[in-house]
Amino acid sequence: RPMADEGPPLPPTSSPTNNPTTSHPNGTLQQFPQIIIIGVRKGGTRALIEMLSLHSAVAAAQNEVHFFDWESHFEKGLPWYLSQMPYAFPDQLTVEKTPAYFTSSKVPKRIHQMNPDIKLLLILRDPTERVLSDYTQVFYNRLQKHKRYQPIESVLVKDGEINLGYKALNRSLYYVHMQNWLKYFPLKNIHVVDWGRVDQGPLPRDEKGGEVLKTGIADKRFKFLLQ
Ligand SMILES: Nc1ncnc2c1ncn2[C@@H]1O[C@H](COP(=O)(O)OS(=O)(=O)O)[C@@H](OP(=O)(O)O)[C@H]1O
Repeated sequence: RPMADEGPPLPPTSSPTNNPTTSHPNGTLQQFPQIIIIGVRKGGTRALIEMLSLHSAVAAAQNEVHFFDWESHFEKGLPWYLSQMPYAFPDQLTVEKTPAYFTSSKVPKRIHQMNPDIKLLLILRDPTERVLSDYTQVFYNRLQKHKRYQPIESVLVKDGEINLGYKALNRSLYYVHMQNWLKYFPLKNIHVVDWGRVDQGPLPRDEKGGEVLKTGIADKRFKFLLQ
């Protein structure tokens, strides 16, 4: 595994292991995620986590937690992160998704400090389509709030060059962001999902007609989660 350099310590916390601390009378407890969907924004991450949560072995966090990328959350420490996790049975896998993690340069090191063996799911989409989807979301948000917006042509190009400073475009530079992750995690811990395949229609079915993801994580795209 590539060695991570020493960095500032994590904020005050309990032991950064997978030891659950909060239990519920029905036998469920909150545990740190064994799987994080790290991106990409507009890559179909909501569909992916919803699909995974259909499986009885998976407990998914409802909201994007933004623990590793937002300082105001990170400063609260791992106990706060744990408190954001869903109640799960001990044999369930906990998963959270925060697509902004993929493009935030400080995140890989922080996740590695918490758990160097964690499994990361990254759903990628055609980078050009992703930029358009990203722009469209921001466009409609601004429109609803009666804020000014810029036409896409004016943000994509600056001084006759592709504008790499435009955030939505920068997020599609997968190669650049991937370099940060590979400093801390081996490729075998980063499972890349192809957006085109998630979007290919109904989920595969087993011989009894049940959705494969409901009857077992038999779909080879997700087998790695159980290894
Ligand atoms: N089942 C399925 N498979 C693949 N893609 C799907 C699926 N369902 C939704 N979508 C499309 O995913 C886009 C939203 O992506 P995210 O959920 O990652 O968005 S976000 O970053 O959390 O805002 C968004 O893309 P655009 O419509 O192009 O904006 C959704 O339409």
